[in-house]
Amino acid sequence: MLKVENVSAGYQSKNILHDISFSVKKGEFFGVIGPNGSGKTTLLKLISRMLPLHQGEIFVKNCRLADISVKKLAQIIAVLPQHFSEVFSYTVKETVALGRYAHQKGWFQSWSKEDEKAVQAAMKKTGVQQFEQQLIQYLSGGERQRVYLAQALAQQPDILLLDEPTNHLDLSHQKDLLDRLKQMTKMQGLTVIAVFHDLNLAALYCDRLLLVHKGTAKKIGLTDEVLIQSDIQQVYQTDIIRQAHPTIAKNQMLLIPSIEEDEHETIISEKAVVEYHDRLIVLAPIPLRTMSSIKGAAIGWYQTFVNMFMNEEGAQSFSDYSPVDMKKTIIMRQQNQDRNKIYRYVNLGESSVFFMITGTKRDAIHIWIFVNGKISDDAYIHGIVAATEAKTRILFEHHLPASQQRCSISIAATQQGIQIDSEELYNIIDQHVCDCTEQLLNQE
Ligand SMILES: Nc1ncnc2c1ncn2[C@@H]1O[C@H](COP(=O)(O)OP(=O)(O)OP(=O)(O)O)[C@@H](O)[C@H]1O
Repeated sequence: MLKVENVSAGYQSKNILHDISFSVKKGEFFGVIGPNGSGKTTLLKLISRMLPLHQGEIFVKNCRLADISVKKLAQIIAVLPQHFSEVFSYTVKETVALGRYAHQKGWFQSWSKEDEKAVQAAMKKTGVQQFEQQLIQYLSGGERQRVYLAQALAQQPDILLLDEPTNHLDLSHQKDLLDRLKQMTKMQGLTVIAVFHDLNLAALYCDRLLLVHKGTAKKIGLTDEVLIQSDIQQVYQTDIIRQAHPTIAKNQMLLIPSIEEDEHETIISEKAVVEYHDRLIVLAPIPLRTMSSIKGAAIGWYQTFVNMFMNEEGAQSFSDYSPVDMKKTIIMRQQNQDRNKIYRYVNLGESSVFFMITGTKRDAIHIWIFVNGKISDDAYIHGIVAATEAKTRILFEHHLPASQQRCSISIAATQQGIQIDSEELYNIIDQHVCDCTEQLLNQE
């Protein structure tokens, strides 16, 4: 549908884009990303022929862009620019109707049924029908954005060029718009080329991405190939982290704010445990990133960790007893009042790990691991595996079948200070869960 070959161009004689080449297939949703001033808008201007090429060639539907007539080009390409030159005396419907210019025929251009249908359909798709008789000047920024998008859709183009299409839209309108465009690429073969500042939206909706850096094509490929943590950090000069989206097979890029850490580094140790007659409570001064086998907890940020030694009915009184935010609280329960427990603090130099293991031979064994340091997602998983294996080994040695023992494991890390290697953490957890479980069982 579109082929950009070795293009260099810019303003006056100065090149802003240097030797850019890529192609976009019919029905593709192609994203252009890159920092401010990298040349994304300039690229869209070249494709819509608002700016001449200094070098190279652009082909649209196998024709040289330069050879296509103005009217024909308007039938093929529609543009939603970043900024609009506002013409305030038009109503919404009149503004959208301007998109039909390229399709009107003859000297006395008349409004056909087809024009009306295209305008109505475009207004419906963008949800602006309700304001169709209003003057555009009385609309909000987001509403106006949708009107100009309707104008571009009324043009019924083969290629839609969008410069930051979501920048004025609230969350639900961002999603509606991108869902609709995606559907149009799939169902109608519309080709979308869109500039995005929001890398997460680009990851969710685009088939492929072009990463522009200082006027060059730094990377072109599938979203996961382009959104590589180190490349994005280098090009955007900022700290980010790549994380899997929780429900769909896409990655998301998360910003890490440069907020200065507390002068006093948080250390979770025995001193953080408050002992009551029927419970142990670890009160962390900050939320800890926690992976837990407790139902409903999974992965999250928790600040209060409660080990109860009582029955279910007693457990219900927890919130009256201790005024904490239950949403930030993890509770593990023992069905007895013995309060058997082992504490162990393991100093690793610049980091440390605090173990709290509770339970008896007759009841559940609960393993709490508090890491004073930063750990990666695979370290959490390694940690849960290490703790499970170590506990099972000791139960086996005590002739207690692991299957009869209810057991919960939580690993909570401060995510402050230095990074702890996942293999090192595995070994520490293996060794100390073994020792502590052994001691716990020998307490009886
Ligand atoms: N009309 C112009 N005349 C001269 N230089 C221009 C003109 N328009 C843009 N530039 C320069 O070209 C460079 C690329 O601008 P462009 O608008 O393409 O960047 P961008 O990647 O779209 O940026 P942003 O993310 O901020 O919208 C910038 O250095 C800009 O100053």
